[in-house]
This record gives sequence, C-alpha cells and structure tokens, in this order.
Amino acid sequence: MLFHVRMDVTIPPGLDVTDRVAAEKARALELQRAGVWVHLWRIVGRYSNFSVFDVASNDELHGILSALPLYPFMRIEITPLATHPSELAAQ
Ligand SMILES: O=C(O)CC1=CCC(=O)O1
Repeated sequence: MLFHVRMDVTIPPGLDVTDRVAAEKARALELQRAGVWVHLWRIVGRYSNFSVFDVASNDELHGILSALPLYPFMRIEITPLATHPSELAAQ
C-alpha cells in the first residue's frame, strides 16, 4: 500500500536536536534501502518534506512514523494512494 506523507518539522527554539537529526537521517536511509520509504523530497523553503511510503498496512505506517526520532516535533498529514487508470504504467 502506498501512502503520500507530508511531514512538517518544528523545533522549539534553543533545543539542540543535532543527535536526533543524525538519527533521523540514519533511519530514513535504512527505510529507503529497505524499499519502505520510496520517495523523500524537500518542500522548497520549508523544514518539511513530501514522502511516499510503501507498507503493508495503516498500522505499519503508524508504527514507522511514530518511531521516527523527529516524530515529537512533526506535524504529519497522510494521504492513501490508489492506482490512477490513466497512468502509463497501468496500461
Ligand atoms: O528534514 C525533514 O524533512 C525530516 C526528515 C525526514 C527524514 C530525514 O532525514 O529528515
């Protein structure tokens, strides 16, 4: 199942999150190598990203997102994706 995920990160002023950001990157790379986090794009001008996750269930996605190191500082919007009948790959 594919999900479009928007993550907006807000770090409280003065909080040092250097280690947390490094851990977030390591986990993101791990999930990308595993084929779970299939797209990761920066939203221009924001501390935000658009991502696509390929997971088996809503519960799996929730587990992955809620365990991210930056999760306590994220606002997350999720959109489930379905195949579009006009997509070239669907012909
Ligand atoms: O920078 C972000 O958008 C938050 C984030 C997700 C994966 C990562 O390494 O940082």
